[in-house]
Amino acid sequence: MSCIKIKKISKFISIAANVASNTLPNITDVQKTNFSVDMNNFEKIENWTPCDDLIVQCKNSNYAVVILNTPINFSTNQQFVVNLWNQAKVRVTVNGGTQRWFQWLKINGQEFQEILIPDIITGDMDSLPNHVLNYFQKSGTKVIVTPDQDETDYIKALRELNIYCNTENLGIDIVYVMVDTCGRFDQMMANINTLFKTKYIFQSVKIFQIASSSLTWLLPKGYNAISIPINLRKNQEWCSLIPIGAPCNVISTGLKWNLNNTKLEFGTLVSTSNTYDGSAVVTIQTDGPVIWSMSIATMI
Ligand SMILES: Cc1ncc(C[n+]2csc(CCOP(=O)(O)OP(=O)(O)O)c2C)c(N)n1
Ligand SMILES: O=c1ccn([C@@H]2O[C@H](COP(=O)(O)O)[C@@H](O)[C@H]2O)c(=O)[nH]1
Repeated sequence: MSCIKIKKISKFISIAANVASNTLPNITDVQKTNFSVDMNNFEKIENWTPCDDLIVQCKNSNYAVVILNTPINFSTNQQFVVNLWNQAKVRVTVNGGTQRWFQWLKINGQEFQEILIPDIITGDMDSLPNHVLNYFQKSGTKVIVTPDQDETDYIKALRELNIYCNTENLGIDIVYVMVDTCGRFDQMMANINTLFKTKYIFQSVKIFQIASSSLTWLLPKGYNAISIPINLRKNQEWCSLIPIGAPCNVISTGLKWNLNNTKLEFGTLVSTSNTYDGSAVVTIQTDGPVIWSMSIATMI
């Protein structure tokens, strides 16, 4: 290995060491490397702290919550769901997601007075019973019909959410989308596609797909630092890097099976069932967008 290459690797290791000492790095800490991963155009580190935000719930109240048409499986922690919902700046239910929410409130015996109504209901309305739509509409929810059949109700809902926030002057910086896995593989893929498309809707809003046992989002090309709560590290919960869409080259720290300028690609390597090495922060350097999904089973 050439001397230059060793120098560059040690620069990255020193960034990783800073990160491992629990503090999320500043851009000034970043040293550029020159692996076959071309990091030269990276301008900043993207810091990700969604677990911290969710644990200290609503520490960040500048978020919106969106409920899609999938089961709401948080039966072990109803209060978590109620808090996430009530303390959001904007609440959206999408088409059949409105019915899911209505049912969830009924099953969990929540007093409807305690629960804020959705600010908006969007969708093509093909899977929303009229009595549920009427119930919320009469209570003051804004209904926005999005009939276009070339896009999913999910992406259309995010577009309407953005318009609503701009019109009402509501600054948000996070959207938590409640979407659990269910039988429809096509919908799961479409939901991932939505994560890729949101950059055309929001400028600097982070989108997290939250399920009862997992949290999923898209890491952009560049340096990413993800804060990992201690119980997830202690319990050796799973985490994963999934190169949906295109291959990417990744350098990581903080994982049990780290990637050392390794190509992730369907047909060769996809990093599933990975876990943590105990570091408070996982760093991911990637030359292309990559899906990060992690267990939050013991967090909520
Ligand atoms: C090439 C192509 N394939 C498929 C479709 C059909 N299509 C894509 S998104 C969409 C709307 C889906 O609505 P959504 O509420 O997200 O899902 P649903 O539960 O109604 O299937 C439809 C019909 C299309 N317009 N173009
Ligand atoms: O099996 C499913 C069904 C739906 N979704 C998501 O919910 C929205 C709204 O669904 P509707 O069936 O139109 O009520 C849809 O756009 C998907 O994002 C899902 O994930 N899985």
